[in-house]
Amino acid sequence: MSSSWSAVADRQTLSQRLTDYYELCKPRVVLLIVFTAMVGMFLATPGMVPLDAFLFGTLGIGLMAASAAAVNQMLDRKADGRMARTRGRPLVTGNLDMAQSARFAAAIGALGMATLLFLVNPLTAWLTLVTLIGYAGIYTVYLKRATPQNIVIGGAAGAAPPVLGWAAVTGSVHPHALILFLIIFIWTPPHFWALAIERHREYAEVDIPMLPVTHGLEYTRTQVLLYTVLLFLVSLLPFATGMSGPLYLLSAVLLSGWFLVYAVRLKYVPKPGLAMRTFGYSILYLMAIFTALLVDHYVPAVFGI
Ligand code: HEM
Ligand SMILES: CC(C)=CCC/C(C)=C/CC/C(C)=C/COP(=O)(O)OP(=O)(O)O
Repeated sequence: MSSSWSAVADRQTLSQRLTDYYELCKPRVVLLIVFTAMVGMFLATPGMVPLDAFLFGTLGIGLMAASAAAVNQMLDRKADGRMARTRGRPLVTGNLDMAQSARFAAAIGALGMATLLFLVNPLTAWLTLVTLIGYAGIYTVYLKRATPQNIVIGGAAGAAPPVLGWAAVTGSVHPHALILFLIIFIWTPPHFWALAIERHREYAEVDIPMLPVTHGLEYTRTQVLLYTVLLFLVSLLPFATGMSGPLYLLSAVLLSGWFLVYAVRLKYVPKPGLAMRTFGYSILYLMAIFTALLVDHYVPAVFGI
């Protein structure tokens, strides 16, 4: 009897442990990052992506992004413990300690690097390593506490995955991949500052100089609006450069136009909860615009148009 109870307890402990490691990887962010990398892979070739580049590229980029997220949580555990939004993270609750997290981050990071280096190509491996260092090292350790432009500069790491995906398939970086980079790069400020408007008090309490803390809510709303206007224009580039067709153009105008409606309302008729809804829409936006790029790439071939 007692041994069956201990088996149940062991299973619960194991499933809790797996949940903790899973949360250490910021899984929802990494999933979207991996999706943008996959779209980069598909857009890199007119035909089908070679299966090995697709599988190993996705695995390697995903593992390294998860490793970067784990290192970010290790380095930020003190600040995370002082903010309601991040208080439940496994390194704050004590469910995982630093040694366990470091071993895990090193193991998945090394596995990701080896996968890219030996089963994809060296260019992708080194670019992904630079991206990991950019986010886990430069952004988390230095930029985040150094300047309110932290997330603009750090956004380059989050914008890199489509370039990594492109490189995984072609072994090179094409200007079209840089357009995908630019879309995420310009999307990042409205994505993050919408959330930071909602959470500005928490960031002030932990002395992180996010834009609403250093320059106030009104100025941040103006910046969200300006970046969203810029995003509208940048989102037209895939069509303007002949990379995507009319189906994408229609999607981009609707999606970016709706983002602009959010940004204009946030600036001129702010209401409680609107900043958080704008943040939620930003995530939907990125998913949808990359889906539109993908669909536009294949639909003409499938229907012979
Ligand atoms: C420097 C760049 C970025 C910053 C500073 C940033 C910041 C954040 C923060 C603070 C959250 C947490 C919201 C919460 O806890 O409720 C968040 C959520 C999210 N971010 Fe970003 N982000 C960045 C780039 C990206 C990129 C590149 C992607 C994907 C391509 C992304 C996708 C997401 C998603 C999917 C969520 C929702 C996660 C969830 O529901 O747990 N972010 N972002
Ligand atoms: C391919 C590869 C190596 C990619 C790495 C890029 C990467 C994981 C970007 C994540 C962006 C992100 C969630 C930033 C928020 O960090 P934060 O510390 O400001 O947010 P937090 O307060 O929620 O921790």
